[in-house]
Amino acid sequence: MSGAGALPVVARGLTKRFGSVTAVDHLDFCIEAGSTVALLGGNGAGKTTTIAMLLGLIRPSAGEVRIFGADVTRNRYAVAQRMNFQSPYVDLPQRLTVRQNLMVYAGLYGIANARARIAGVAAQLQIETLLDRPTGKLSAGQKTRVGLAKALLNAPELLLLDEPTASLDPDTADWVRQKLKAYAAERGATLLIASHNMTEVERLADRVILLRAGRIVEDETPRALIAAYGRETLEDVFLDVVRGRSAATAPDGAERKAS
Ligand SMILES: Nc1ncnc2c1ncn2[C@@H]1O[C@H](COP(=O)(O)OP(=O)(O)OP(=O)(O)O)[C@@H](O)[C@H]1O
Repeated sequence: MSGAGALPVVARGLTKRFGSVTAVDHLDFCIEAGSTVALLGGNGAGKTTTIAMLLGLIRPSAGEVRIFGADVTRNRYAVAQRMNFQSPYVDLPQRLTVRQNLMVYAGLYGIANARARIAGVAAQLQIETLLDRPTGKLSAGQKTRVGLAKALLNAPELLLLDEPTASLDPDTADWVRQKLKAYAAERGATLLIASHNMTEVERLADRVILLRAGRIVEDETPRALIAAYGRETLEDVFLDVVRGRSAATAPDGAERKAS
């Protein structure tokens, strides 16, 4: 079943094994429309694999993903119009200019009036001066902004972002976060962001899903997590979690605070 009222993301028993490695291990979570959720975890925790399964790019070994109610493995194209993603690990064809790349994607997404739409997102992300340059000649930060422009082309209701500010200087990163926040608010869009930047997560996310070794170890608001671990920042909570401490056993944790 797929429909306007269905949740943007539902994962049930979602599992991915690569040979003997279980990258993602029975994840159960839903994402509410209009929320911004951060997917956190140390290197190799399973974030990218999870996002790839939500996009229908890799098939789960077990379990299922529903995007707006549709099973992505069987019905990817039904939901493709309503979602998009950005990842620094996906390179656009290098020899094409930025404009040519965006035209190709506009065609894939079936966007009417592609030229005007491209001009609109280019203005939004301030990449107008890059449009006629070969994509391969851009700096890492410029490519990131072009990748975001591609991700916004179809005005997605669901946007999956893998390290959206990884290669950006602090000023540009801050600017991109503001753009994402404004986009989510204006469009009523749902965002899922994999990030290692805890400041970013505290600023953007309503909720944090923390993975360790492919499993969900926390699923809470940033504020509730900080309180439960008795910490000052989400970064401290993250360190507790990746080092295997629970809220109750964290050195400055809630139990001690409560006593
Ligand atoms: N194609 C693959 N073949 C084999 N193993 C893989 C493959 N993709 C991922 N893995 C393994 O799955 C696990 C999860 O990897 P994944 O890339 O999802 O982690 P991540 O949380 O995104 O990590 P990072 O923060 O380093 O990007 C790792 O142990 C990784 O080595």
